Amino acid sequence: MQVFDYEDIQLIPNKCIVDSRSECDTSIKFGPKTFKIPVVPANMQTIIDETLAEKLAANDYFYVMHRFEPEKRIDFIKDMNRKKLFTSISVGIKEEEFNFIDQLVAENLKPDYITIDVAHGHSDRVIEMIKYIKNNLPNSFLIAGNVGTPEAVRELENAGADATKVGIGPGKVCITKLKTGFGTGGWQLAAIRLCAKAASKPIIADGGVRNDGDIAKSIRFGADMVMIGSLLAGHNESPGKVIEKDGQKYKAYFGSASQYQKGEYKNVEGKRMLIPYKGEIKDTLNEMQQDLQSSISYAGGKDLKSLRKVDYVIVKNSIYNGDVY
Ligand SMILES: NC(=O)C1=CN([C@@H]2O[C@H](COP(=O)(O)OP(=O)(O)OC[C@H]3O[C@@H](n4cnc5c(N)ncnc54)[C@H](OP(=O)(O)O)[C@@H]3O)[C@@H](O)[C@H]2O)C=CC1
Ligand SMILES: Nc1nc2c(ncn2[C@@H]2O[C@H](COP(=O)(O)O)[C@@H](O)[C@H]2O)c(=O)[nH]1
Repeated sequence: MQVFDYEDIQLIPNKCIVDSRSECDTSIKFGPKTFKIPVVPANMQTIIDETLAEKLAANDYFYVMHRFEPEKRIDFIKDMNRKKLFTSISVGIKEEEFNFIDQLVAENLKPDYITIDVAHGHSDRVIEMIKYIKNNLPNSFLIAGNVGTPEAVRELENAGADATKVGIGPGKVCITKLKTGFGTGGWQLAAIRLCAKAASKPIIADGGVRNDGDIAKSIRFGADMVMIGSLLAGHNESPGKVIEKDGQKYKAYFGSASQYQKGEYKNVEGKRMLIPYKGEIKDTLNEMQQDLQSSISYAGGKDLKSLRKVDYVIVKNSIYNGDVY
């Protein structure tokens, strides 16, 4: 099997067919709605909260609300409904989460998107949850994950998932690969390619994006949407306080399976780090859009589809040569 990751690949330019990068269309239809860019902030407690979710939804960005304050989900959905904004929530797979689905049905609440968010998504319990949600809320667009193999993608799709989320252990605050020896860390882009080839429904590439160009690479290898944590952490709108250290401003970013999230040191597969404060998230999202427009122009097209066909070379670990900005 040929394995590679984001930093090992360079896409090869085609002749440009636009007069300005602004002609390039970065929009993506994903489920029932169309979004400005194929990017979704990670459903983690240091990345998204209700206020940011509202802002993103109102500005045509996709979001997935995290599941770590379960008691707030019903009010969140009602609030977004009142504001006529789309709803996108996460669930786990413990017994109380099945009861939560019952509660949604009882209150006639129908989220537009539901994401099943567990570390090891290729399991009978996840399949049971997919079937439960599809039986009870058939019109919610259901994302299931995380997985890292073609077999898992097929099995979750066959159970009824409308999209699958690919990425076991490539995240910036992830220590799964170190603690367990398993995952797609170090070859996430190749795993996306394998999974996308097996998929008959959309794929979300989740974790490991370190530069805006990695978004174009994800799409080249079959992703429809890209979930991003660290690059979208550290903003004004990111949950949590600004931390001052040695005259520099930071915000905390921690894993959903970290001790900070869990409140205890048990089955820990995540860590915490400080991210330099980056200002307003809209500026970062605008830059991502501009960079993606530029990617499309290098692909010789006018929309995201054109990225899918470009040639590439594998330049194993050589391209950065220490380049960071
Ligand atoms: N994308 C990634 O690489 C990873 C992401 N995460 C994130 O961390 C958060 C917590 O994840 P998770 O621990 O799944 O959520 P939960 O703590 O809600 O666990 C879900 C259920 O699955 C069980 N479970 C979890 N992992 C395994 C496993 N490897 N084998 C068998 N059963 C298991 C748990 O039981 P028990 O706890 O008793 O085992 C629990 O009953 C999620 O947000 C997830 O996305 C975590 C690790 C990797
Ligand atoms: N192994 C772990 N993975 C985690 C944890 N918390 C979140 N995640 C995953 O990381 C991505 C974000 O990755 P990034 O490279 O963009 O920062 C996120 O969407 C989850 O899939 C964790 O504690 N352990």
